Amino acid sequence: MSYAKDVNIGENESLYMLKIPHPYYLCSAEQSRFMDEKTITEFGIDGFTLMEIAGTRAADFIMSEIPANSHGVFFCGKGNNGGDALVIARLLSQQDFNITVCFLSGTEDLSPDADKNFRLLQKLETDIQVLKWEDFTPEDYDFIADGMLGTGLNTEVRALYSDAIEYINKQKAPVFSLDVPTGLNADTGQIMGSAVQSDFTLSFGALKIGFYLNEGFDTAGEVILCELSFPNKYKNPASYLIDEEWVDANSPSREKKKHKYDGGVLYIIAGSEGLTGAAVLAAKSAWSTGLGAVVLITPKGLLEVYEKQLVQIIKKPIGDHDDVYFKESHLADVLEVLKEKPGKLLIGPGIGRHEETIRFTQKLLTAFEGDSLIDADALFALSKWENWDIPDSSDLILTPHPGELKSLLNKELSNDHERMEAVITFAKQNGLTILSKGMPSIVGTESGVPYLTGYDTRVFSRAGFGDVLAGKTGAFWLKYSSAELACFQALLNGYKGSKQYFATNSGSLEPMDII
Ligand SMILES: NC(=O)C1=CN([C@@H]2O[C@H](COP(=O)(O)OP(=O)(O)OC[C@H]3O[C@@H](n4cnc5c(N)ncnc54)[C@H](OP(=O)(O)O)[C@@H]3O)[C@@H](O)[C@H]2O)[C@H](O)CC1
Ligand SMILES: [K+]
Repeated sequence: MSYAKDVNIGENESLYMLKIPHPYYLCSAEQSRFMDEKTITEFGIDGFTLMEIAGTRAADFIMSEIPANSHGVFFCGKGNNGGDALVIARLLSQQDFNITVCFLSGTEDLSPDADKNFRLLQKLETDIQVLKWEDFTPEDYDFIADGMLGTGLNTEVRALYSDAIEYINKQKAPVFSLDVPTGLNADTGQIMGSAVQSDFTLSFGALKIGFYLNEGFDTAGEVILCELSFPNKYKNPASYLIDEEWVDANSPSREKKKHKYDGGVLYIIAGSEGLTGAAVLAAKSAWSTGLGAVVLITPKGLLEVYEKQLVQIIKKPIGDHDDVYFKESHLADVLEVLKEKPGKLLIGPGIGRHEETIRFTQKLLTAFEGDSLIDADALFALSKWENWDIPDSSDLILTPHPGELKSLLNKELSNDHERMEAVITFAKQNGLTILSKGMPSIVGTESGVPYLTGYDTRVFSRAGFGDVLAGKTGAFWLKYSSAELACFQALLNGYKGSKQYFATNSGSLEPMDII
């Protein structure tokens, strides 16, 4: 995997490079071990040095949070995670912290680097209390360092470790987990029997993907990356973290954007009787991004609703006065509208699940040669379609919530890690982009390396919010000509909207609040 990834942002553009800084690489435990090992054996920085760097960075962070003279307890396993804790204990003891070190598996069987650090600790002329878990008597500690297990966790946490976890989780003192909260699977974000509930996780060398999947988000607390001296050539991501800064840095400049969407139209096929709200939300949210041209295609019987609610938006009524949902007989007229100006299509919000609408959707997707964002009920139509017949020229974005994803894949997905794996495979096999809503939201692309949100995006699976997200994604797609950037921008835009709302309101968030 190279540093940057190729993303084509439009026919006339030269190849555009999406640059993602290393701090946003999410790694598996194996990838972390690979970096560690290669840096030691091939590049030539030894493990003891890496441990000293990890410990130094972590100690600096703890000192920025905890005042000197505080009393901290360090729980250490026998592996290198324990070694990291011993480095920090040594450094803080020299800064007037009061230190207790508690070993979970004794001191006889420490890893070589942990053992070396234990000896250094003993050399200090400082009063450090060292004991085994069996002899541990709780005191009022000011903070807790969790150096029991890191990426070496191999099964459900064993006895003693689980006792210590139970003890730690009952304490009020802030907990700093080193590298990974003990008991959290760094790859899947699942809890292996039990896990330390951390206030801060100081992740060494790279962020672990498990912090953002399943229980990881609620277990790891605030995640802080402590960089190590790994050469970039050893850094391979399992995924990328979607971050505002790099997304903005990769989005084309305002000038370019303006030029890019001049003349481009977002066509929206949405709404049916009883579900016109979805069409209104999708159209309004697309319009709110500053996109000049949004065209809502609607069955004629619903025109009156939209005339009142969507004043600025161009409406193209199709069919007869008593048509209140899309039918196969509308196909030719809809295709005529889609030919009027170049643009992209957003299809699905609130179109309903009439047999005729399903057939209309499938036939339209077969005949339309442009790019389509497929959402909501149009995803249902896709899931009812055995052999998709969609032109190769059409780029697709699919925006399923967890239930829609299951129907689409015809597969039970029991957790977020499985969901991510399924998204990766599906996007790659079908050469499309998927924005899988949930926590996290996962953007899967043809490249095979997905992107995850590091913040709560569950709201987009709720009624109405998905329509807003679809409208924004469609509009940003037209603006940036990149399906990936469109998904990132829409997710971030929605997130910012909800943050802004909660900064001044305490009531429950409604879809209109984030438009
Ligand atoms: N990111 C980096 O490159 C660096 C990481 N460092 C730190 O090193 C750890 C990884 O160290 P490692 O020694 O490989 O593993 P751990 O310390 O996490 O744990 C290994 C020991 O834990 C025992 N174990 C495993 N699973 C369990 C369990 N379920 N219950 C109890 N004990 C368990 C295992 O014992 P076995 O008897 O099963 O062999 C191991 O002894 C990484 O996370 C970082 O913190 C470096 O310091 C710097 C570079
Ligand atoms: K740990």
